[in-house]
Parts: sequence; C-alpha cells; structure tokens
Amino acid sequence: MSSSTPSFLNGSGEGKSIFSGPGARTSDGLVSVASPPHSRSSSAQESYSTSATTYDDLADMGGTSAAEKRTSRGADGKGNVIVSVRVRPDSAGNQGKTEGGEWMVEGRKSVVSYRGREGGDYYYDNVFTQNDNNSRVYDHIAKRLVRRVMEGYHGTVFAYGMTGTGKTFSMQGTQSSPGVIPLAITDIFSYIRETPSREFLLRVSYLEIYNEKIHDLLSMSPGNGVGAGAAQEEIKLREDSKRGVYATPLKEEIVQSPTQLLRVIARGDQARRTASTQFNARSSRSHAVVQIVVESRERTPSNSGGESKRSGLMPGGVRVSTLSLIDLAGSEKAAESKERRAEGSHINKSLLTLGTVISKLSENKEGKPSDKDGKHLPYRDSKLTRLLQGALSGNSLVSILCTITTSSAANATETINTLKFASRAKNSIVSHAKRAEEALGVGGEGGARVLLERYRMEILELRNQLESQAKSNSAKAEDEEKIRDEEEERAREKEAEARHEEQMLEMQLARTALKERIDHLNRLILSSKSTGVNSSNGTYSALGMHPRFSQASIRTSIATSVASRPFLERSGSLGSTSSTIGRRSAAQRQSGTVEGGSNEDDDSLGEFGDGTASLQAQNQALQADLVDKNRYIATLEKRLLHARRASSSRASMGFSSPNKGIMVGEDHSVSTLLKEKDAEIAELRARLDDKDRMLAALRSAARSRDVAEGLEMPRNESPNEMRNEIRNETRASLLYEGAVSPPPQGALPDPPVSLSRGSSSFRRRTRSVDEMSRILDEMIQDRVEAGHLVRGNRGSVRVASDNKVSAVMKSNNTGLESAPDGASIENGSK
Ligand SMILES: Nc1ncnc2c1ncn2[C@@H]1O[C@H](COP(=O)(O)OP(=O)(O)OP(=O)(O)O)[C@@H](O)[C@H]1O
Repeated sequence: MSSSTPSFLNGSGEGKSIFSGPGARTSDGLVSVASPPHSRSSSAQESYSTSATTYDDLADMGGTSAAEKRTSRGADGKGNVIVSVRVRPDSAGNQGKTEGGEWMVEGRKSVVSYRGREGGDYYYDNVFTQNDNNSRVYDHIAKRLVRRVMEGYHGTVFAYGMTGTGKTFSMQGTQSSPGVIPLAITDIFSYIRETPSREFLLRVSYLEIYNEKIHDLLSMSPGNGVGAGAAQEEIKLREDSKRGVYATPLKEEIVQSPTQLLRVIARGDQARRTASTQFNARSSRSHAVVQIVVESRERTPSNSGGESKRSGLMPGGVRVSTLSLIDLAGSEKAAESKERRAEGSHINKSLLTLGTVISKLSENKEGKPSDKDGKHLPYRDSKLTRLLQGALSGNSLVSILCTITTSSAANATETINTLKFASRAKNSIVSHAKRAEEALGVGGEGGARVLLERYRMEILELRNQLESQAKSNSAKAEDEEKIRDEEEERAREKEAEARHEEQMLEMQLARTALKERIDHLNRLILSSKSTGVNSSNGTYSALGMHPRFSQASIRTSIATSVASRPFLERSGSLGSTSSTIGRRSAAQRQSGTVEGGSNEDDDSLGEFGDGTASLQAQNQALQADLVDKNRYIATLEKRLLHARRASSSRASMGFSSPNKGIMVGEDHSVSTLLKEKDAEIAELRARLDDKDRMLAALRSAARSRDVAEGLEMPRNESPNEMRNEIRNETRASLLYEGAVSPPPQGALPDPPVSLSRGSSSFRRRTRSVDEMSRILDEMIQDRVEAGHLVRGNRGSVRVASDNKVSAVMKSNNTGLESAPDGASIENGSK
C-alpha cells in the first residue's frame, strides 16, 4: 500500500509567491484591499513531498521529473487531488520518528509506517511531522490551490481525522500560528493586489452541519450554541446545473479586506458547536464549511463608450469560482454521554458515507454519480457528501488533509482507518476541474448570482439616474434663472414705466405752469400796452379813452393770473400787481379831487381832474409793471434753465435706461417746448422794448403838457367840449386791453369843474398831442418794419399774431384818431 505519486500542487514551492508591496495596486473598484498583517514567504524548501502541479499552469512545473510526473498524473486528473497526512505531536512531546516504536513517520519521504498488526507503509503527497508548522502545511496543501481559485477554478480543502488530532488547529490555527483559512485569506487579497488587470468581488458564507442539519453560522448570534439555530429558517441543499449543489437560504457577506473577512469567519466560529470529548476539551461537534466566492472580471481601459471610459470597466464576462474550506467533525469510537453518542452517530454516519462515496469513486473513474454497476453514488446519504458532491465528482481541485496521532494512548485502529481513508481518496478522486467560464450578461451564472455583473448594472443605472438628475437639475436651474431674469426685467420695466409716468406728469405740470405763466404774461403785456397799440381778442381795439379801463383790465388780468397761476409764482406776481394797484391808488389820492359818490367816479375824477396826476400814475404803474415783468422774466429764465438741466439729466438717464426711446422722445418734446418758450421770451422782450419807448413818449407828452400848464383855459368853453378834447388826448396815450370792452361814450366821467383852459393853451396842448402822436406813429412804423405789426389795406395796423386780433388803429399824417363807432376797426383775422 504505497503511493509514489506526488501531490498535484507544486510541493517544491517554486510557484510564484504572492506578495504585497508598495507597487501593489489598490483597487478603486469594487474591492478595497487593505495591507495584509504580514507578508508571508511561500518557501517550502523543506517539503519532502514530490508534488506535481497539474491544472493548466504548466509553467509552474520545474525540472524534468516534474514534467514526467505531470504527464503521468495530469492525464487522468489525479494531479488535481492532493492528499496529505499531518501527525500531531503527542502530549509527551515525542517528535514523530521513534526508533523501536510502532509508528515511523518520514516526512521527507512522505511516508507513514506502522509496524503493528495490519502494518505497512502509507505514502501520500505530503506527510507533515510534528515539527511542521501551520505555515508550512498551508504552503503545501493550499497555497497553489488558492491561487488557482483566484484564477477561476473551484477548490476544496478539507481536514479529516479523529477527534483531537488537530483538524481545527490546522484549518484555523492560532493567533501566533495562523492556519489554512487565515493564510488563504491573506493570499487571496495579495493576489487581488497584484492583479491590476482584473477586478474582484468577494462574498463569504459560513455554515455547519450539525446532526444532519445545516445552520447558517453568520446568521447566529455569537455564543448561541446548540439550539440557537432553531429559530432560523431551515437551510436546504439544492442543485443547479451551473452552481452545482448549494445551500439556501444562506447569508453571504461581501468583504473588502482580509480583516473584514477574518472577522466574519471568527464570528461564525463563535457560533459553532463545540463540546468536550475524551480527546478534546473543545471538540468540534459539527462539520464547518467556509465558502468564499470569488468573482472577477477583466479590467482594461476601453476606448469605446463613455461609460466604460469613466468606470474603467470592460463590460466583459465575469468569472466565478468558489473556495471551500471545510473542518470536519472528528470521528469518535465511543462516547460517554447520550448527547455525545447521538452527535457521534451523525458524525460517524456522514464520515462513513464520505468514505463510501470515495470508495465507490475509485471504481467510477469518470466521476459520474453512479458506480460501475450503474448504481447511484450515495451522495444524498448525508448532507456532507451531498455538499461535497461537486468537489468529489471532479469539478473542483481537492486537497485533503488527514490528521493523525501516533500517541500510544490513541486508538491505532482509528489512525489506520484515517490512513486508509486518505489512501482511498488519493486513489479514487479524479478531478477534471476546469477554469470557470466567464459568464456574460445577466442570465444564468452571470445573472442574479453574479454580483459583480449586478453591481455593474446597478452602477450604470445609478450613474444614468445621476446624469439625468443632474441634467434635469441644470435645466431646472436654467428655467429658474430665466424666470428670475424675466421677473427682474418686468420689475425694471415697471419701475421705468412708473418713473416715466412721473416724469411725464412733472413735465406736464411744468408745461401747464409755463403756459399759464405765458398766458398771464401775455395778458399783462397787452394790459400794459393800454398806453399804446392794443390788440384785442380779435373783435375790438381802440384807443384807451379812460384810465379806468386800463386799471380794470389790469385788475382782471391779475385776478385771472392769480387764480390760474401755480402756487410758487403767485405771491411774487401778486405782490407786484398789488403794488401797481397800490401805486395807482396813491396817485388817485394825490389828485385830491373827489367827486360823486361811487368809487368809479372817484377814480375817474382823480384821473381827469389832474392830467399830470393821471400821466404820472400811468407812468408809475407802467414802471412798476415793467419792474414786475423784468422780475418775472428773470424768474422764467431761471425756470427754463432749470428745466433744461432737468431735461438733459433725464435724457442722460433715458439713454442708460431700457426705455431709451421713450425718454428721447420726451426730451424732444421738452426741447421743442423750450424753443417755443425762448421764442416767446424774445417776443416779450421786444414788447418790453416797445413799452420803454411808449414810456419815453408819455414822458415827452407830460413835459409838453407841463409847458402848456401856464395857460388858462377859457371859461366859456363848455365842460363837454373840454371833455372831448381830453378824451381825444387820452385816446392817444391809452390803450385798452382787447379783452375788456370799451366803455360806452356816455359813461365817460365828466371832467373836473376846476379845469379851465384858453384857446392858446388848447393849441399848445394840441401841439403836444400831435408831438406824442408823431412819436407813437414812429413807434408803430418801427414795429411794422420789425414785423410785429401789420398794416391794413385801409391804413389800419394789427399785431402780427396768429391767434389774436391785433389792435387796429388808424394813422394819418396828423396823428392817431380813434374810431368811436368802430368803423375803422379791422379784424386781424380777416
Ligand atoms: N500540530 C499541532 N501542534 C500543536 N498542538 C496541536 C497540534 N494539533 C493539535 N494540537 C492541539 O490539540 C488540541 C486538539 O486539537 P483540535 O481541536 O485541532 O483537534 P480536532 O481534530 O479539531 O478535534 P475535534 O475533531 O474534536 O474538533 C488543541 O488543543 C490543539 O491546540
């Protein structure tokens, strides 16, 4: 019973070592790899076994003998199964090979020899003595297998042996001497780190088969112990053409670092059933299965497709492989307690079934679920064999570690049974393990179970959602901005409109005020011309016959002006006109001649009672009026200047304003208005000049009359005659305002009785009147030449105004003469 065939893994340890270093890639994809606690050497220089690596990794083989071995072992797939035996040190500290004893363990030759009954030499792929530590064991039984798993093969490592012989010690190890599981985890992440061309996703599950029931160790609270899984949903084994046999429902945890994975397994260990047995104070009473599922996919930068560029993922196939690490419960010959016996019976039964299956496999080289007689292999006889069906039937790389003890206290038969089991396994199990196919799309293995693909799809979907959300957000922001702009624009327009309306109103008011002032001014000027040429509303014009009408017209004008004028100008103008009236009253008082009971009579008497006083009063009134008008013109000029400034500032505002057109238009109307006002001012000035001249003429007339004062008026002249003379004289010096109807002839007051005149004085007076008439005639001629007056076809004249009828007066060589019946009046509008 010898085995000269080497193990399937490269026992020489010449394979690539998995290491981590500064150059190792840190995955930014789905798996984040932390630095391992320590870097292990994969040296296995002291291995005595002559292993052959089969799989597809021919490069891993070294030397001619190895090639030969590969040829010899790889062809039938036996190289994919490694069987090793580990001898635990006995409690006495004996270190294996003992001369003269029943057992001899030769690690270098991978042989265990028994000298007793049924003795013989047992050869395996690896035989580890008491001196071999966990690291060495891992290197020879699992290291290469783990690597192959990372490359896409399924791999199974399990420990088989009698209770207390070191199965758990070998699989889990201790803090100072980590076993297969932690070392495999370290290597898994080292591999990921040194493989930048692929990305990985790891998920882990941990179950136990206790009394032929499956429990999920990751769903249990730590320390729950026996019965804790009672509340759990029953876990069943199912078979799938792609996945093989699997337990469901089973919790799988995605892990991203060795620490996280170790923590998950430690949690499962806490929940595992243990009890004290005869040979082990803390005996595992269940079969424990750690399954690490490795998903990987090529990770090459793609030149096509924005999505691939961004994610760095190649939407290629996903490879899924499983590493199963199994710590079997220990077989037990006899147990003292009933509970231990029940456990033992289940344990023994499952192990027996395992042995039976393996025995039958030796007769069924194809690994089919039937033996040579066509009978089905009894995988279903136990949960253990059912779960291991895939591995035992050749779909997986297999590494079996059988633990024994050569202690004299131990039952030699049990040890020999273990050795026989190991030998059968080595001879029976044939693995045709192939690299897992890369699953594409979302169907089958590449579908729901392949998280990598699922996550990729989810990432894509989320990214699309994010993009569409970002787009809609930006569109929304744009819309909001647009609405805000529109609202602002509307507010600006509204504001500008309000401002414009305000300005329009202001200008309208200013315009109205100006117009009123101009009208008033016109009226005042016409009124002041009562001493000269008058222009009426177009129907009547005559020489003023009585100063009373001039006063009345002034009074009327004042009343109109004060009533219609804007508030600011009212006081000044009123003051000036009042002063005019006041002066006139003073002149009346100076006359000292009061006749009749009525005020009108008083006025008339005052005027006519003293011709000097009348002229002086007129002079004073006109001068006061002149001063008033000058002042008013100055005020008007100031206002216009102010209006111009305001207009220019508004125009500048208008140019910067959105409603530029409106402001410019407004400015245009203002400038037109200003031009009109300028023209009116010029005209007013011209009229004032006329008035000055008239004053000069009046003064001259007054002087002439003063000369004539020395002459006595004849007593025989009737007062009526005298009155007519004075009327004629006064006609030449006064003008009535056109708006005021001239009084009827009969209404003229009688001259004062105190007046006396002689023929010589009358002549002189006639001369002086002639002189005055001449001066006025000259003035009229000047105005005609200047275009202010138009001479009628019958010798009449009228003011060259479009709206008003000019005062018409007859002129002849002898002077101005009134037309009492109005026959000489010519309507300017004709
Ligand atoms: N190679 C070894 N070197 C040192 N101590 C060991 C070795 N193998 C086993 N032991 C010790 O022997 C005891 C029993 O080992 P372990 O629990 O691993 O046995 P087991 O086969 O798992 O038993 P069971 O089947 O009852 O669970 C432990 O205290 C362990 O530390």
